[in-house]
Amino acid sequence: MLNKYARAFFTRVLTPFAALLLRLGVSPDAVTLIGTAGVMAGALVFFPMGEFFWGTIVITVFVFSDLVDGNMARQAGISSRWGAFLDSTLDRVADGAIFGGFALWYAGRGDDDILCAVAIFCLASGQVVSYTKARGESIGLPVAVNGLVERAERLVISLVAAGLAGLHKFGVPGIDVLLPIALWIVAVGSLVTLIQRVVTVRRESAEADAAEAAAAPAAQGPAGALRPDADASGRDGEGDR
Ligand SMILES: CCCCCCCC/C=C\CCCCCCCC(=O)OC[C@H](COP(=O)(O)O[C@@H]1[C@H](O)[C@H](OP(=O)(O)O)[C@@H](O)[C@H](O)[C@H]1O)OC(=O)CCCCCCC/C=C\CCCCCCCC
Ligand SMILES: Nc1ccn([C@@H]2O[C@H](COP(=O)(O)O)[C@@H](O)[C@H]2O)c(=O)n1
Ligand SMILES: [Mg+2]
Ligand SMILES: [Mg+2]
Repeated sequence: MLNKYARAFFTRVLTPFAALLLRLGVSPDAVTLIGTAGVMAGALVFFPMGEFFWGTIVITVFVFSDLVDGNMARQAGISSRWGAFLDSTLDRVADGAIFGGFALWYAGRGDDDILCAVAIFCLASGQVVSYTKARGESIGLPVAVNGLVERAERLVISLVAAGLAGLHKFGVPGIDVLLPIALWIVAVGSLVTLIQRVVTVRRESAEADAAEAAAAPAAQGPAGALRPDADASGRDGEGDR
């Protein structure tokens, strides 16, 4: 939802900044890399110490690089497959650091095994949610569903809650309860999203297999038949197991 509605707004706001970086000779890849390093530092230095306000401030400054890098690449006309790969791969690293930071806090001084497990669940389910789309698309399916809680929602829900929860250290009473609430919401939302995407891939793959079988029943005799785990290009998928 945010990806659909908020992206256009942030594209307008960030375009002049992206243009400035290009004029300064900065590359989109450098922005991707520095942004990820900043998010990791904010999450893994501040969150395990319980410094949620400052951690969120640092992360927020750097996380928007994920909208700037693509904007720069498009403005300069240098969008590339490598850039798309780097962007998506480092998204996973940044997400791992954010939810890993929460888990480290609860495993340590936050001292709450259940919330530590919920944070780990958010981390793992978020990665799997993204993987479903990447793998579905790699086997030639449209994966025409985004689902309830995409990456932008995972980040906004958890970071807004973490930033506000961090105000507890400045004397705001009771506000620290927001972080556990947000983690539970992200956990349940990610599970729902995972189910939505798996159901979609299941339906789309059945439809694609049926269409393929109807189109070329004779061409795919026993010798030429694709193995069930073959991808769209006919490779048998051995390499990625
Ligand atoms: C006194 C109060 C103190 C509080 C301080 C805290 C304030 C700030 C708090 C939070 C700010 C959070 C900002 C989060 C911004 C997230 C931006 C972002 O990076 O979004 C990424 C997203 C996806 O980009 P990609 O297309 O590059 O990534 C794809 C995606 O990862 C796919 O994953 P999947 O969805 O499938 O799981 C992958 O499949 C794919 O491979 C990958 O390429 O970009 C967008 O979605 C664009 C929209 C961004 C919308 C940002 C909205 C920010 C809204 C509010 C922020 C300000 C809130 C301030 C609140 C203050 C509270 C007091
Ligand atoms: N270093 C990069 C980063 C991104 N791209 C291109 O932008 C697309 C992602 O756009 P976002 O607005 O979500 O950042 C990505 O698919 C690439 O096409 C790039 O080329 N180099
Ligand atoms: Mg990006
Ligand atoms: Mg990204």
